Amino acid sequence: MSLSMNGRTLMSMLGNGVRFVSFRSKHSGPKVALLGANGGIGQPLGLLLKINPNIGRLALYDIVGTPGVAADLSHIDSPAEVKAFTGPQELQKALEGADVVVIPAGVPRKPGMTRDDLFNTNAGIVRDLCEAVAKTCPKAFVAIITNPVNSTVPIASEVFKKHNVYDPKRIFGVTTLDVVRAQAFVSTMKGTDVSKTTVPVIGGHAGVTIIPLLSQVKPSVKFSDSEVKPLTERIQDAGTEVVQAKAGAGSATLSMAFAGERFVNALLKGLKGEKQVQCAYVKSDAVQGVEYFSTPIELGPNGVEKILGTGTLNAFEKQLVQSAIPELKSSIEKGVKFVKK
Ligand SMILES: NC(=O)c1ccc[n+]([C@@H]2O[C@H](COP(=O)([O-])OP(=O)(O)OC[C@H]3O[C@@H](n4cnc5c(N)ncnc54)[C@H](O)[C@@H]3O)[C@@H](O)[C@H]2O)c1
Ligand SMILES: O=C(O)C[C@H](O)C(=O)O
Repeated sequence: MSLSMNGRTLMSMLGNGVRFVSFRSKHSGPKVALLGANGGIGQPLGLLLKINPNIGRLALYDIVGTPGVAADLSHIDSPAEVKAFTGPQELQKALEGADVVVIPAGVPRKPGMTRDDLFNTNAGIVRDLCEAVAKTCPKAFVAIITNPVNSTVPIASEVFKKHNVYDPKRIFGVTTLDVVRAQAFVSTMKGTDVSKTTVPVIGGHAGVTIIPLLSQVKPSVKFSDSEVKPLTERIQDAGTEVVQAKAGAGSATLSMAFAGERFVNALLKGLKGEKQVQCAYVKSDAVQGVEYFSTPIELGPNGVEKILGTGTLNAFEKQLVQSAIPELKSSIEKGVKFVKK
């Protein structure tokens, strides 16, 4: 007699003995749950995750439209098994056994709005989704894309605290798009090989809280004083540049999907024990006066293995950090209050 246990282990009873036999399931590999999978980011991110060979199962969750997206993606001849889950009654199933949960659910900006203007709608969405994550897969890495990231990460953390399953090493605000943009802009400006150009971006993910460290670009390049300020401001305002160009049709989706997949892939490699370095907005003591801050971090099997810190800042960058602190502080407090209220 044999029984199937969670699809991966076969229990066979031979005479009086019980034997457990493991086998490699057709869809072996980590499970990623994508919450907001029908959206402007969700659809292209779902595509990139479907073709990522490090993923075994991909759960697509949204309040609407996931059967169509899943049917479409499931026709791609890559290994990941794709399943659709729609509406709160299917959220738990979407999350069961997830190793990584990626959250781009929520509304995007329109011209004239700040990311904080999204708080009233998106705070509740992130809170409710994280409640389900805390109950169903509390050990999963949670990568939050939904804006305002400076507040949604503290919101997620407070929800996990409430459920006594808080592990700050497993909750990430995705700021990879800032790094991707900084690398694109710097390499275009300086004619460097974009595939080898690295630019750390620290702080948070909104306006002045986005702090590119142009003094730490690798391979090293020199910027004149007249280049540093406008380039810094362009990186800080790059999201707004896209919002204005889209003229009411939303914010960055394709570049965000690219950046989101890069970050999720780093999480998955870390999970396997291949140490990775990425910038992300996490619980951090890198800078005095704020509880959450993005710096390069080392990722590994437990999530954040090491906070690598800001490195040596020049006077201009030190000033940028000081200017970011008040806004970061108030965004963090707003998120914490929202859950505690
Ligand atoms: N972190 C970043 O760098 C970054 C970059 C770009 C966009 N964003 C943010 O990502 C979010 C999504 O942007 P978008 O362009 O994909 O928006 P969108 O409106 O195109 O898609 C959002 C999706 O979320 C879904 N959704 C809404 N409520 C939900 C819920 N309770 N549960 C599950 N799904 C739900 C919607 O049905 C929709 O499919 C926005 O908040 C935007 O500001 C962040
Ligand atoms: O700018 C936005 O509102 C979306 C996102 O945060 C971005 O940086 O593109």
